[in-house]
Parts: sequence; structure tokens; C-alpha cells
Amino acid sequence: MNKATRQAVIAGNWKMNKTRPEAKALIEEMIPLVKDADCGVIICVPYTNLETAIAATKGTNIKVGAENCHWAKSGAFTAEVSADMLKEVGVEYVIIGHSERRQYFGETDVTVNQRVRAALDAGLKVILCVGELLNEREQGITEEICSMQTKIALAGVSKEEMKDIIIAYEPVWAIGTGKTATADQADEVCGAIRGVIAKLYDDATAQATTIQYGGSMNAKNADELLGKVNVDGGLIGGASLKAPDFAAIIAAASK
Ligand SMILES: O=C[C@H](O)COP(=O)(O)O
Repeated sequence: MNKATRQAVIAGNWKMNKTRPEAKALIEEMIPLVKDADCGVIICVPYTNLETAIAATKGTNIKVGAENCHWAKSGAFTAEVSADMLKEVGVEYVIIGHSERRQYFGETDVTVNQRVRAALDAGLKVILCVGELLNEREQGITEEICSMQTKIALAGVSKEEMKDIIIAYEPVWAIGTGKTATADQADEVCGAIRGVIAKLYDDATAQATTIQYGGSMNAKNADELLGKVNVDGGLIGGASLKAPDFAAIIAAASK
């Protein structure tokens, strides 16, 4: 399997945006624009929008994901949501390890791994985020950081379970800043992550794993980024909040 046979996946990460009526309107605008996509289409939305998004996307090619889940099945964890709760609502995907969770909410590689485990056990598919800080890139340790984050997050994940894992390479310095990694930088790190998967599992698993780029991807730069051999799609923040922009990225991934 190679780039030609791996399915590109474009996932929107709405972050903390959209009330329920706004979510419904955005999805309704999006549906006709993305219905002919030749790639996977996912929208990851705030917890309060999950039921709205699931109802609004029923019978369409848009899958719904959450933006995080807790590692425990239940218990005294105020404000957290379990993977089983998401599954029961009808969620298919969950983002885990987003840099904003790591940066602002104390998420560590170990808790990312625990959340990945809980998600897989509940039958959810995971979009696992890894990526370096600006000072780590400047120190020349980008691949080391991404490799370490990937290895720890996937500890205890079997080869068979890798079919339910998408990896999103998101350089932290490129998120929401308008600074995009160059297509070559994105390709290089996505390729290095693929190398880690090959070492952890085998080459076939590495070649079959979808590895996205995320960080200021938009309608203008999507073509170049998605044209790279190791970039199998995108995790899109800001541009996923505007239906025409999100649709343009999906069109670029469908070429
Ligand atoms: O999860 C998405 C990423 O954080 C990228 O966000 P952005 O496209 O707004 O830079």
C-alpha cells in the first residue's frame, strides 16, 4: 500500500466554536459541497454539538468525532467525558493529544496513551496528534519529539488496532498562527512518523496508516501539502469553520 491506495482523510477540528444552531447551519451548508468527496470527511465538534452533528450528518458522507475523551470508564472526574459515553451517543472518532490539550490542560504523553487505550476499548477511532514546539524545531529535535510522542501514545496498541488510528502531525508553531509548515517540512516529519510505525509494527502497517498534516492548512496551500507522498490529509482548525474553505480543502484531497 502507498499514497495511491491510502485513503486521504480531511478532518475538521471545530475546537470551542459554534452553538447548536450555528453547528446545524454550518453542517447543512457543508453537506452539498462535500458530498462527492473522494476522501474521508470528519468533523470533530464540541461535546454540546455531538448529537446535533450526528443527526444533521445522518445519511451523508460526513463522519462525526469528539475532541477528547477521558481514560476511565466512569467516576469522579468532574467535567470529563468517557469514551463509552461518546460511543453511546453515536460518535465514531475522537481527537486525542491535541497540542492545546497538552499546552493548556496538562495533557502528557502518558495520559494521551491512556486516553488512546480507552477510546480503542470503547470502539472509537482515534485521531492522535503529535507535534513539536517552535523551540524544539529550532533545536533540531523535531523528529525526536514526534517519534517519542508517537511511541508513548501507541504503547499497548496492537498491530490490528492500528487500522483505527489516524496520526495528525501538527507543528505547534503552525497552529492558528497562519504560519504553515512548508510542504517539504510536513512531508519530512510525516515520513519520519511513518518510519516509527514501521519500526513499532511493520512496513505494511506503516504504509497503511493515514498520517495527516495540521497547522494553518487552507484552501490556498492544501494542494501543495496534500500532494506530498507522506501527507494523507489534514486536521483543519480555522478553515473548517467556513463551509466553502473546508470544501476546497476536501476537493484538493480528492484529486
Ligand atoms: O486541530 C487543528 C489544528 O490545531 C490546526 O488548527 P488551524 O488550522 O486553525 O491552524
